[in-house]
Amino acid sequence: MSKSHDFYPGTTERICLISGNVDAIMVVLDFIMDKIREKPDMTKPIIEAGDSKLTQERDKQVKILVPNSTAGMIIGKAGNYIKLIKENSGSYVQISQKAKDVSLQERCITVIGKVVEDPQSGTCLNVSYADVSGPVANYNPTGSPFAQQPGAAPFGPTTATISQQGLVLNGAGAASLSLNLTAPGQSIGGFTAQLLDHIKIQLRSSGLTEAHIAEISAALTVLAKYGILGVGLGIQGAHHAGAMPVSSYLSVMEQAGAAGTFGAVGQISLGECLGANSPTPRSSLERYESAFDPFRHQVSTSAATAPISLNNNSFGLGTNHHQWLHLCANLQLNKTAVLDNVRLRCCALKLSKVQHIILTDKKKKKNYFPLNMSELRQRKTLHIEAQQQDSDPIEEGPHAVPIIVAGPDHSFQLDEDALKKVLLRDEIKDRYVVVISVAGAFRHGKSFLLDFFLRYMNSKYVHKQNSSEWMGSDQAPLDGFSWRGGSERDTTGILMWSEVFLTELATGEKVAILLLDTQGTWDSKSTVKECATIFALSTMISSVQIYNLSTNIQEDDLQHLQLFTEYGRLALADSGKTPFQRLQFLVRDWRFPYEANYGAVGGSQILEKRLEVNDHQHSELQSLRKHIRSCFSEIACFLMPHPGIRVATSPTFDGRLAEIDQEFKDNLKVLVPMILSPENLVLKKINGEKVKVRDFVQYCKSYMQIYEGNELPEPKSMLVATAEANNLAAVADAKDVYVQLMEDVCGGAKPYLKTETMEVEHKRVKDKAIEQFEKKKKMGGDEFSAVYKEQLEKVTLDLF
Ligand SMILES: Nc1nc2c(ncn2[C@@H]2O[C@H](COP(=O)(O)OP(=O)(O)OP(=O)(O)O)[C@@H](O)[C@H]2O)c(=O)[nH]1
Repeated sequence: MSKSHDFYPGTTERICLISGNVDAIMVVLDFIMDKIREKPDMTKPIIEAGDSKLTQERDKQVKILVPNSTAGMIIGKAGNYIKLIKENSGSYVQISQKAKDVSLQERCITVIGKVVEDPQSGTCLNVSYADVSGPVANYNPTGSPFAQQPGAAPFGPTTATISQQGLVLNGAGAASLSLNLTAPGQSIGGFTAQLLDHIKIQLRSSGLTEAHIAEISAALTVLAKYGILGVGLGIQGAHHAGAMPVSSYLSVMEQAGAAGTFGAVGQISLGECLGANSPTPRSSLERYESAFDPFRHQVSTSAATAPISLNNNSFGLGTNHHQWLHLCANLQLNKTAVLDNVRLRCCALKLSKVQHIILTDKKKKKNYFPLNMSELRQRKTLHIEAQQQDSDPIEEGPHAVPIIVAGPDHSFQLDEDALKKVLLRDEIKDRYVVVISVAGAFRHGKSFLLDFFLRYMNSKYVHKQNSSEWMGSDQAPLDGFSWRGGSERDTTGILMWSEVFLTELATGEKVAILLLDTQGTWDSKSTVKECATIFALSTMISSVQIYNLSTNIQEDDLQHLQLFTEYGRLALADSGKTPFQRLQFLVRDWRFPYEANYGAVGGSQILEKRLEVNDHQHSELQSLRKHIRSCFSEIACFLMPHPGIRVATSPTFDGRLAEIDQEFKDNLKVLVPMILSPENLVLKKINGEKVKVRDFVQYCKSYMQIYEGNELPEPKSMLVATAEANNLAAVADAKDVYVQLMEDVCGGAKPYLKTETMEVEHKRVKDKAIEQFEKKKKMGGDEFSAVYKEQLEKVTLDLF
């Protein structure tokens, strides 16, 4: 597959080379056509068919690159053959113009019909045309001859750049977006919304995934909503009311000789981005530094003026330079909410540099922006260097990774890449997994608690200390998962700590411990479905669900467990195994220690009362209680005291122990090891079987599929999803057996074996793998598993 920006000259289409026999190629082609149908290209050019102009329907076309000589055979003498094809099939066949002045060996045909086999077809193997820039044809089927017109702007329809007017999308004269630093608080207008649709199309055609497009759109919406990103028409003076042209706050210098789609287009001088041309010009960094960096040690005007080069190789959010633009804009306005949102979006896009900077600054609070411009510049240099070596974002220290990401339309998506990046590392993927998730109502100190979990984990599993001093020093601010005061919800989606903690249990089992923070439920911004989805996912994927409650366990807290108990009953009936492991109620700010003491003992007294079944209760309440008990292997409750007035109400509280009530700290010292010490770790089990890290990824995928729709899934679908992942895990195990045994037969150091011997061995080893698959207890019944057995047979055959 050609790279995401490497299009066939003159088009916005990427090249996919399919090799194999005809049947195999047709299968792949069908698959690709399905994908094209699923996500049609919205940038349909018009084609001329006879007299009428038709919009191209991409999903009804097959485009094939053929060697020039094959094109000749299709056209035939004086166009006879192509005419015949058209007449006989009634289809439209179009062949791109022959490239002039460039050595392009292929032409693109859009064909529905039979092509005579060309002996030279094997020469058409290009999947990259990045270096071709001459006149060829295809974008306009009727003959626009240029991939890139001489003298035209170097960016194609998929690019964005910064011009004097702002962020110009789709080339000069088209709609543009500009950073608007003057009018915070303006609401996003209909025009902006329409433009976002336009941008989405551009992003789509530039090869970004739908998930990323959703994230970028959401980020733009947020920025536009806060009036940071204005909308203009790409012509001088036509900006969003009140918006200043970008040149008034960012110094954009056109770079002479800039050319090529991937080339630099100009430079930004952050030193001058402070309003050199603005109506109220500031000297050097005054705006940033005085407003946001009161603790800076050094002001370096000269350092600040070093420019950053700009690429135009994608829409800005994909490049680090634009990340900086957004960051500057946000900080300029000191919009904490925007920062949080952008941070989240950046996390989702894995723009870790921005994420890191915002997180760092957010945590330290005093340093809202990088300390000074020389540090800023240093970081940028580092990043640019790293980018040149590797397109992956720089690895930061441990951080929260959004694995389930909230979309703009109240939906959630699994960031499978992010999940895999954290989990599918060799030292982790085959370990059994312990998943600790904290869920519950918003603004109740979930992330705050998790940050103490992190302190314990670091002390115990990273530094291997057995010290009771794991809580750290009195004056250290608390960091890790993002937490903050205020009434607005902080966390969205589900975040996983990027550092997976490893240990070995007394049984000798090697385990990996994952920590998850979840979006607070029942806030005013989330829909019921959103809240239920997060809570459900957290319950389904964790081995320890910490159900964080405020002041008491109330009836509605129990009601929220209803969905799982129903699923649990089905799972129980299917496998006879308890579906969930530990449910840990955690009551914060417990106010009645005279009734039940703080801690686990008091908690268990209260829990017994709340889960008590008696004849006076309505039968529904009775059955809920019974089912909660039967669905979890262990249910416990812990009563936490109030942490003190500073923790709960002070806007300047930064988590330091010195300001937390002693009683809270004492109980924390009991609670945290009670959940995280090696002897208390609870392995994730499904169908009574321990789940490995790699299988956990599969479970997340299967669950996410059923939670993607508009409706909450029925418990039955949850069961099917679990059974699916469970069977897939069995396939993966059996596949391992096959690979291992075949390695023993014909691995690297083994002598050459005859084909017949290999076939015999393959059959023997495949039978072993199937035996392994059948031996494993699986959910869903025999008929359900038969499909996966077939899948296994196919996998082994493919491997063979
Ligand atoms: N009253 C009280 N406040 C707490 C407690 N623990 C932390 N806080 C404060 O609660 C506020 C919210 O903390 P977070 O950890 O961000 O809460 P959260 O539940 O993760 O919030 P969302 O992500 O919005 O769901 C902060 O101001 C904390 O200082 C507690 O036990 N009791």
